[in-house]
Amino acid sequence: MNSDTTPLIQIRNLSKSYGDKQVLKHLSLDIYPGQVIGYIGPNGAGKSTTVKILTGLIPDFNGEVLVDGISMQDDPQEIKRRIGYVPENAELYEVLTPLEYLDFIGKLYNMDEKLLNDRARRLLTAFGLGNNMDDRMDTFSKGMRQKVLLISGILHNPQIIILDEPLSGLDANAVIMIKELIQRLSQEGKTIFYCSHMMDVVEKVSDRILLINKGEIVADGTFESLKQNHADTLERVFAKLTGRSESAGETDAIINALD
Ligand SMILES: Nc1ncnc2c1ncn2[C@@H]1O[C@H](COP(=O)(O)OP(=O)(O)OP(=O)(O)O)[C@@H](O)[C@H]1O
Repeated sequence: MNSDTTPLIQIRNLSKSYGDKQVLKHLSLDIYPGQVIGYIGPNGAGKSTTVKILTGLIPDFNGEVLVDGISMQDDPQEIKRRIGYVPENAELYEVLTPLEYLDFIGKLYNMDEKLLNDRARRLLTAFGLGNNMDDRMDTFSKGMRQKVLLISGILHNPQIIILDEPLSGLDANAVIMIKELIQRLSQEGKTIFYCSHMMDVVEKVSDRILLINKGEIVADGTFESLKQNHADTLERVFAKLTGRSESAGETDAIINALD
């Protein structure tokens, strides 16, 4: 953790409401260059809302978000150039081939045509899609589509990579590859913000874990420090801090409902 350097992302007193419902409550965070942040929390805790604010997709919020010293309110376009975003679900324009799709994405980032074409081909090959470059994506499996989404998030070589459940649909080999990739990207100095429900993976790849519950950060630290303070596995830390024990009777209720 490079806590002696200037934070790359500064979140100050960030709040967001939908109507009367406040889903983010005065979040303040400093994220440093090269950190791999594992962002976890129960369904509805506010993870995607945080990510959408960080990626400029939700422009109306209270508080301040600075990326590389630039304010999200002042210059969201400049911030978007520094960020690669891999959403959990995205429209992939499935009538396109992956090459056509990546060409479209790269042009949105004003990438040089030749660089874009070379890099798209190399990345598709590296992700095992070398033989599918010219196939329409409506013929792709879920995992193949997920790989194309991942490529689209790193294509412009951004400083910050935000991943929302990047492993959904990937087979065991691809999961190993992505875990390694996250570590390698971090060694290259990239800052990674990784949202997931897969505790075992978060535990392994993150050097800082943020646990959000009901719109508030309830734990922030390395896996080692969270373990010492709370429980022996990240799953148990999660359960302890998000009140899973209160609803432990839910499986009984499901089984009983089948009677
Ligand atoms: N566009 C919207 N309009 C109204 N309420 C919304 C909207 N988007 C999200 N919410 C609500 O905000 C809360 C936080 O949602 P968010 O998607 O950020 O949670 P999450 O932590 O990403 O959950 P999950 O793990 O299920 O993806 C939820 O209660 C959700 O119902």
